Amino acid sequence: MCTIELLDSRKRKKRSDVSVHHKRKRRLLPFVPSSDPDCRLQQMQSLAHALTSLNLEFSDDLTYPPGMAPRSANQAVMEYGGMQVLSKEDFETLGKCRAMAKSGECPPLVIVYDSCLGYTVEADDLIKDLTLIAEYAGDVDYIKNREDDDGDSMMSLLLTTDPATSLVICPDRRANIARFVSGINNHKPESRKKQNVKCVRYNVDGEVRVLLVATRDIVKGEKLFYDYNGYENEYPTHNFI
Ligand SMILES: C[S@@+](CC[C@H](N)C(=O)[O-])C[C@H]1O[C@@H](n2cnc3c(N)ncnc32)[C@H](O)[C@@H]1O
Repeated sequence: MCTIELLDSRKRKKRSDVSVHHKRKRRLLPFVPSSDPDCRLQQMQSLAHALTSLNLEFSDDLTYPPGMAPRSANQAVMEYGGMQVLSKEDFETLGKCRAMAKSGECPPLVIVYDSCLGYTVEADDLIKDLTLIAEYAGDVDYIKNREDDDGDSMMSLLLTTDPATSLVICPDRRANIARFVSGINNHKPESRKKQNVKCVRYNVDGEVRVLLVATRDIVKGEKLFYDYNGYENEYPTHNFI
């Protein structure tokens, strides 16, 4: 499980009786939208174009259509091994990001078509380390209903001990920018250097949510990459570049 923590390096009085590591949690930062409204419009247009070309509807939320898993199935306490809880401060950051996105102040990201990778996501301004970039959105379904699904964008949501209660996010009808972020090649050690985003699952008010977070500063024009196999080793990346 990914924990974003930093050893507190402030000097302390030396104690000889016991060794204590004081850990300070690092807070997520809200994304900073591009200041130029024309840039923001172009960013949104690039997403609209990519979604339309794949016949997808825009949604920034987890959705629970009839016939799939109900919202009541998304219970973080059912996660095998437990799940980290989003802190109060990070919860506020998530709320701030959602409010900004709703009012048209989108994250500074643009979708760029690449002849090898298909649609990709690039930073359109500097994105600082630990910035909350996006929440993974789409329809929520039981893993057992998707065992023969060859979709390339499914994301683990809840991993219990049973596929009948485990959940996946399926951005095959509704999606946001998160489904366009590229993946690293898990078989090439040098590919790890490209990784600039981490996908982290959190218990948010009792439900599991999946967040994409910057793992270092990302400069304008840099493509976003994360590890598609962060939780389960099921995504084939042998042919990834
Ligand atoms: C979640 S989708 C990402 C968006 C996708 N590029 C598109 O055009 O819709 C995952 C798919 O993108 C492509 N992809 C992602 N990262 C890649 C990489 N590093 N090299 C090659 N293809 C990649 C693969 O086709 C993969 O199955």
